[in-house]
Amino acid sequence: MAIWSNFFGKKPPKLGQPALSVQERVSALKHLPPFLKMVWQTNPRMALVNVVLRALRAGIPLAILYVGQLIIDEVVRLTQTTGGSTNYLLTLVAVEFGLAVVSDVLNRGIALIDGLLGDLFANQSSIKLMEHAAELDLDQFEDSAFYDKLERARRQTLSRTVLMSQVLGQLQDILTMVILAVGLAAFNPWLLLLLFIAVLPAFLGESHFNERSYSLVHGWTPERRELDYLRQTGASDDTAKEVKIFGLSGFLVNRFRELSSKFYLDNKKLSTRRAAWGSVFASLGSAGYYGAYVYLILQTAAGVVSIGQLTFLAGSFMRMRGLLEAVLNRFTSVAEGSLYLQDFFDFFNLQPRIQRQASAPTFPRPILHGFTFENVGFKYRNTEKWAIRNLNFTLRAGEKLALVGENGAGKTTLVKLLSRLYDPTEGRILLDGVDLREYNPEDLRREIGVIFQDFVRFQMTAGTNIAIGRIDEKENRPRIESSAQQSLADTVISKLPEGYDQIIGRRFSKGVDLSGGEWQKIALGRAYMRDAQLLILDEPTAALDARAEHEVFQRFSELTQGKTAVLISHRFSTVRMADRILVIENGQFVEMGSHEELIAKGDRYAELFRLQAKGYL
Ligand SMILES: Nc1ncnc2c1ncn2[C@@H]1O[C@H](COP(=O)(O)OP(=O)(O)OP(=O)(O)O)[C@@H](O)[C@H]1O
Repeated sequence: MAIWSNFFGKKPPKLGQPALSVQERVSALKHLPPFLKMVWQTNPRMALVNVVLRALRAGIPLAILYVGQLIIDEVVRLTQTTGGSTNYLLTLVAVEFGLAVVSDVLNRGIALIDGLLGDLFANQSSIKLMEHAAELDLDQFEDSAFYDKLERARRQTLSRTVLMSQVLGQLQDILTMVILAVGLAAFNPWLLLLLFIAVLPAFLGESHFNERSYSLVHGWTPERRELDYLRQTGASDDTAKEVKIFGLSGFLVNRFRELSSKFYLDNKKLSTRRAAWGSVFASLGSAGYYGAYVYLILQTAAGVVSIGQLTFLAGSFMRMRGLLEAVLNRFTSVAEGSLYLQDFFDFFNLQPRIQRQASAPTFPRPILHGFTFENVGFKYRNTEKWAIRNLNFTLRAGEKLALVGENGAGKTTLVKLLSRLYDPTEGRILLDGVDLREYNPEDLRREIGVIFQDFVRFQMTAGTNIAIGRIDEKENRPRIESSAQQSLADTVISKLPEGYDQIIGRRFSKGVDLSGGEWQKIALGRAYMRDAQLLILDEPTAALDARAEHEVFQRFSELTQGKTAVLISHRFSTVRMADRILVIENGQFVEMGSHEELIAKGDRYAELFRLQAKGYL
């Protein structure tokens, strides 16, 4: 929906829109502990090694600076005395060299573990994301706000890995700073205060711009989804045919150009301002450093501190400044990253309404009476119109019921309610006298086989495409072959160069594409893979020629003797095979009966039947 409303000119948010408050950003930091817990759970051993290496690394700068002070003081001492031994000096240099080597090795180790842990974490969070998405209700997928959340949670996979390194780096730098600060404060605590004042503006500036940047990116989520959609539509095998025939490329490219350049310009404005202010703040930091430097030089000239101490203190100050700046700046990007975590956790907090219940009744096998619709009404999310209303009828156990109605009458909606992809907005559906909502959804879905008109063309082998009907039987070749025979897919598969192992669809190399009707025969095979008590064919035969459709349904009737089935077809030659026919119009019950009864009644069905017989439908 968002996509089309944007096509019709809804304006994306501008920079001036209210940014997030400091409070919101600080409160987003509460996501860090659960986040770190997730990182830890990814691989506790690697996480522990990472923490230990970083703790060791944090102490190295002070050690190097201190050894540096000793070296310089020793050099000064040697220049003032004649014939002194250089052994101590060389030992100090060797120690500093050793520290430098250890530091390099630790850096490499940290980078390695960060990378590996980051990869593991990214993989695991993607898996969790897919698993959680699979648990959600269908109508949640039809909500554009949900899609935006999913999109942000998905897009941030890489950034979450970066965030992990940032948080760990932050802890490491803070530890280094504490160690250095002890040395600096022991000499003169005012130096620490000066340092803090010098870097504060840079911190405030960074946090302000990060907040803006988050608002910009966040506010643009629907448009960025639209950009992805345009990119995909403009260059994909699914759309190439119509894009060419209707000459849509210019239209799509223009829309892409218009949107992407708006985003680019907004972003450019922000980045430029950020860079300009960044230079001003950096100069303030340098001023602080040179202030402290002048003070130290004067103290050295006055003989209060040694030259070695001067290098130690100036080095500590410089290092602290760098660290403090890095920590404060990183703090703002960590806060920003935490805001994105909000999306991530929000997504995981979404709960499906259709859920498993511990006290659910056992699913009847066999179904004794059937499904009874009691005053059922249903509205799709965010719509006012009733797709189905006041529906009262019984689908009897073992009968074949055909649904007839014009486009948009509500046939597919009825099927979705039967299979509990949605629950009725009003009224209820009973199965053998028990509300469908009381059964566990998995039990119900196991007992129902539905092939929709828009079934998925999985870009996988022909065998897998049939096995999809019961994926735990994917290795059961005889079962797959027998299902293929029943749905007439075997005639299609026998012509494929690699038979059941042939990849179908054009997406992958070696893939062979099929005609619409051939795809349908394969998809129909899925229905026969199941040992379901209720089979529903929602017009999956529309691309078959009339003879093939007749043959498919004839077989279907024979092979599903005694099973309950719902058939949807616009062809009356097929419809008349059903035991009873339910005619619906605008989501409402019109009439129900066998073909003969409805013809004899001479009402709506009879009229539609006559129209088709004359070739008007
Ligand atoms: N996901 C959806 N969100 C909002 N409205 C929907 C959705 N799916 C269907 N509708 C609306 O619900 C009504 C019934 O649609 P449904 O798909 O059940 O019709 P149908 O009888 O199966 O039509 P067809 O013969 O064209 O397949 C239509 O008005 C349709 O526009």
